Amino acid sequence: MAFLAPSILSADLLKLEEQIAMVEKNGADLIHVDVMDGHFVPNMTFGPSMVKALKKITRLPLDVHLMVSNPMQFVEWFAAAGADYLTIHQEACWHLDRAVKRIKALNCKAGISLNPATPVMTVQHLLKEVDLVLVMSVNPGFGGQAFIPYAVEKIATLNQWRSEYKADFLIEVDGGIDVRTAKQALKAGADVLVAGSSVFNNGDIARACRALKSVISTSGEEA
Ligand SMILES: O=C(CO)[C@@H](O)[C@H](O)COP(=O)(O)O
Ligand SMILES: [Co+2]
Repeated sequence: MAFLAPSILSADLLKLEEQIAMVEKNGADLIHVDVMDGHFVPNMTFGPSMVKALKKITRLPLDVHLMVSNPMQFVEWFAAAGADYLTIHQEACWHLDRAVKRIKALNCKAGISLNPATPVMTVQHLLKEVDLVLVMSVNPGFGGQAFIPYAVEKIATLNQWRSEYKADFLIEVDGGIDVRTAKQALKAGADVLVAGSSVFNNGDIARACRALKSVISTSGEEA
């Protein structure tokens, strides 16, 4: 059964504790934290202090998505702050193999994220090493963008390679996920759905979470 990871990028930061409690109560499995540095992506968001604060208000694992130019400069800080999953971008890291080993040595689950135009073969040799591969289905930097359809093909390829290589990483999809696109991603083999605006910006957070969880459970029955 797949997991739901609401992204707090689209939450109301003045009501963060309340909104996290709401998603937690309505089926969220992870909390997705988008870290942006204004260099790798044209936006700025949260740092380790946010992760540390979140750790105090939720029992859910924190899924930290590092959209920063020099991720290895920061992994220690995010691990110490309480990140459970630490995902770095393939495009931002020259020594991916070393980076994955370092993140695991910090007792975090290691993830690699791929921008929409980055081919999945760039992480092929690390599939037995990583805990998660994040397929970006929008260009990173902002919430509320439209799902890029060719991400589905990338998910399907990763799903196929996972069986062929007997690997056991999670496939996460991030960007433009709503009830319609969630179905496509799940059918292709996604295990973690990140959803920001469709959860926090549609007026009823509880209902939005339950709708996505229902798509997840239905797709589990069909599989
Ligand atoms: O990493 C990112 C954006 O770069 C995401 O995690 C967004 O938060 C997804 O937002 P929606 O597309 O679901 O609104
Ligand atoms: Co993200």
